[in-house]
Amino acid sequence: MVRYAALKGLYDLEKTIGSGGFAKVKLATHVATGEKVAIKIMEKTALGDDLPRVKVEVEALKTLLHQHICGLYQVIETESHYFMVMEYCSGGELFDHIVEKNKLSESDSRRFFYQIVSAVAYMHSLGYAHRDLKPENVLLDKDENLKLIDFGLCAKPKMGIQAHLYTSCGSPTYAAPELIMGKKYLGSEVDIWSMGVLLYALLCGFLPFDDNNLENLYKKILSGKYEEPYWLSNNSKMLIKSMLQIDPANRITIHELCRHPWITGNSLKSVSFIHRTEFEKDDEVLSTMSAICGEKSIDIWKKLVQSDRTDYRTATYLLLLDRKLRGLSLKIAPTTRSRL
Ligand SMILES: CN(C)C[C@H]1CC[C@H](N2C(=O)NCc3cnc4ccc(-c5cc(Cl)c(O)c(Cl)c5)cc4c32)CC1
Repeated sequence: MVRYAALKGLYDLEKTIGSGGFAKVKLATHVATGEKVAIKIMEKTALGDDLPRVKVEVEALKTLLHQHICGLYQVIETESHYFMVMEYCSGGELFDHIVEKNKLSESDSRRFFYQIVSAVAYMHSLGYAHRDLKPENVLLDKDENLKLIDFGLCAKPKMGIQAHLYTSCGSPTYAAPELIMGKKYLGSEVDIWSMGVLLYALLCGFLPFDDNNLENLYKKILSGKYEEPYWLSNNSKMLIKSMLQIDPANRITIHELCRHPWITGNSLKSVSFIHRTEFEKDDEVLSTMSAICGEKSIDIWKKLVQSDRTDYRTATYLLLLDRKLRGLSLKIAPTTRSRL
């Protein structure tokens, strides 16, 4: 087991739970609370020109606080590595969940899709586009709630979400026609297309556009033609059709999606994307921390937790808050008290 001095006494590393491109993700235990976390480990030399993506992702995750966006607890930088300590999603990838169940019922699909729309609508409201939405980047937590991950390709155009983007990125299978044609595009519109592909995968159990040969795949995407299995209801067909429009101007907008009857079901409440307010400044957790670690008053703890959003103190506060919300005891391991 490789030892990283930077994590010593703070996180106990366990098995590798996945690797993608330039990162390795390991399961770990946050020593102060005993809670499980996922640590994305990146070696700076191996990052090469992917280095900016790390900063993009960290800044995005520090800003995006939402129940269906994977939470970032701590960032540790050494001269050789970056460590991103994140919420552990024990349910694995949505992709595997769909394959396992062959396809999902309309009501199961609705429950999952509602959460995705909520997370994406929230991102867009803050000017962020994900640009790489696909089943592999949607994970399940222990309660089968969805968590969006991998914000290395997300964009926050300076001029706001309605500004045009040019970088061609993401995986072709889920990429919108305008993106694979190298045209200028709007992040919000390409996310809608990718969510259409996601919804199709949930309801059908396979992809609308798929081909091992890239040329043929492009032709299929640009044709906008896809199979409509017999089990799809008319409402599902219409919703998918409104998202998989070749011309982005004809595509449903995220606001229309939030109010779409297929998503809101019979109830009229539109998708609420109430995000977690800034840390929910929980006095009980803060007073527990100050009582156990002493020295500082609650007010000083409040400032400290707010000041550096990505240190061990914030990670401990957020993990204790999570324990409290699950009705568990608030305890801190003695060995770590001096580290807070
Ligand atoms: C590019 N992809 C293929 C890489 C794989 C790497 C392993 C992942 N993973 C599992 O496979 N199962 C278990 C598991 C549990 N908790 C996780 C928490 C966070 C992340 C995570 C979050 C962000 Cl924000 C991010 O950028 C990245 Cl790369 C990963 C992954 C988790 C995870 C899934 C994606």
